[in-house]
Amino acid sequence: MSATIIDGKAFAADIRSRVAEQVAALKTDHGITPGLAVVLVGSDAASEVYVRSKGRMTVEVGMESFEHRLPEETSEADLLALIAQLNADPAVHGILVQLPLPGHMNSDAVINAIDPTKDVDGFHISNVGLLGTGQKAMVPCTPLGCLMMLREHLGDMSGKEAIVIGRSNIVGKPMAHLLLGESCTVSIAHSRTKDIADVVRRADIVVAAVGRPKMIKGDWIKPGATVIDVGINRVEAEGGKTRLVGDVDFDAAREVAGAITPVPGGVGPMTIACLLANTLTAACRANGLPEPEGLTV
Ligand SMILES: NC(=O)C1=CN([C@@H]2O[C@H](COP(=O)(O)OP(=O)(O)OC[C@H]3O[C@@H](n4cnc5c(N)ncnc54)[C@H](OP(=O)(O)O)[C@@H]3O)[C@@H](O)[C@H]2O)C=CC1
Ligand SMILES: Nc1nc(=O)c2c([nH]1)NC[C@@H]1CN(c3ccc(C(=O)N[C@@H](CCC(=O)O)C(=O)O)cc3)C=[N+]21
Ligand SMILES: [Mg+2]
Repeated sequence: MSATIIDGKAFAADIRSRVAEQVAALKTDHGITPGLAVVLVGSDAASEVYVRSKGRMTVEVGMESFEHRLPEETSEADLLALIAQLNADPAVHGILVQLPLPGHMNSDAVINAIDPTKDVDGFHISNVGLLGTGQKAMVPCTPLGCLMMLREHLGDMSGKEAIVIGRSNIVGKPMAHLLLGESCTVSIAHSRTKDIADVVRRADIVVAAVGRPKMIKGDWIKPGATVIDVGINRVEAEGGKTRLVGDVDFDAAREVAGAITPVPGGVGPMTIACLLANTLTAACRANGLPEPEGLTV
């Protein structure tokens, strides 16, 4: 039996159209246009692609997009000065500083300089603390998108065994918190995990966020499990071209899983849709308005 393919691209388009509707209502009813500032330091080719598509989709849903491209050699002090300016700008409701930052910067210091109410990535320590204690937070976009797909596909997840592979601050750890919030029994695997195949074989829910092409093999997947593939890996393809593959061996896993997200067209588009949803939420909160429904956890 072949798995259901979870169509992140279509789901994301649906979220963006709901965001667009509510943005239009904010404008007509309150004269507010949500604004998202994206800061890119240096010129990483992959980051350029994401920043361009974020900017395009921000405008498509009726929000204002502010892009700040700074040279690689920008000092941390200059970046902090830009963040202070964006924090103080009432037209900016969301701030995203594209990671990774150049090596000479202290990423923690930079992220923690963002006004937590404008931290649409949910990376500021106060948002991490709120999420970790089950309080209302700005939830990181990639884990939020994964959770939305899981809820849509599975409904109630309580008591299910979930494995998150990867423990980064931007994906693995917040994903594990969200799954705990759904009352899953959560394990987190990482590079020091012994016998990872064995741990994965017990799981009803597998979230792979490793950054290693096709590392998760088909015969590691429990029959019927739901597999969310966060990995974005660019690999060589025929004719000197490149293509994107996930962390899961998709062709093998789809023969065993109950449902699986593809790469591309799975988690990636959901991440951007959730970024726009978070920006709308931030704009509502900043103006003391009720939060949009169905777009937060
Ligand atoms: N679709 C989307 O929207 C997004 C996709 N991504 C993609 O998701 C992937 C993960 O991103 P990110 O979390 O930032 O990555 P990081 O590199 O920050 O973290 C990778 C994690 O995987 C673990 N790991 C590495 N090798 C192994 C291994 N052989 N076995 C088990 N665990 C291993 C690491 O363990 P340890 O901690 O021990 O080093 C680490 O915890 C990447 O492909 C990235 O491009 C990221 C963000 C958004
Ligand atoms: N502060 C910060 N926040 C982030 O959320 C953040 C970041 N830094 N740094 C980099 C990672 C990566 N990331 C992706 C977003 C969308 C796609 C995406 O839309 N992917 C498409 C394909 C895009 C393509 O073709 O290259 C897909 O999977 O279908 C991928 C990856 C966000 N990240
Ligand atoms: Mg990382």
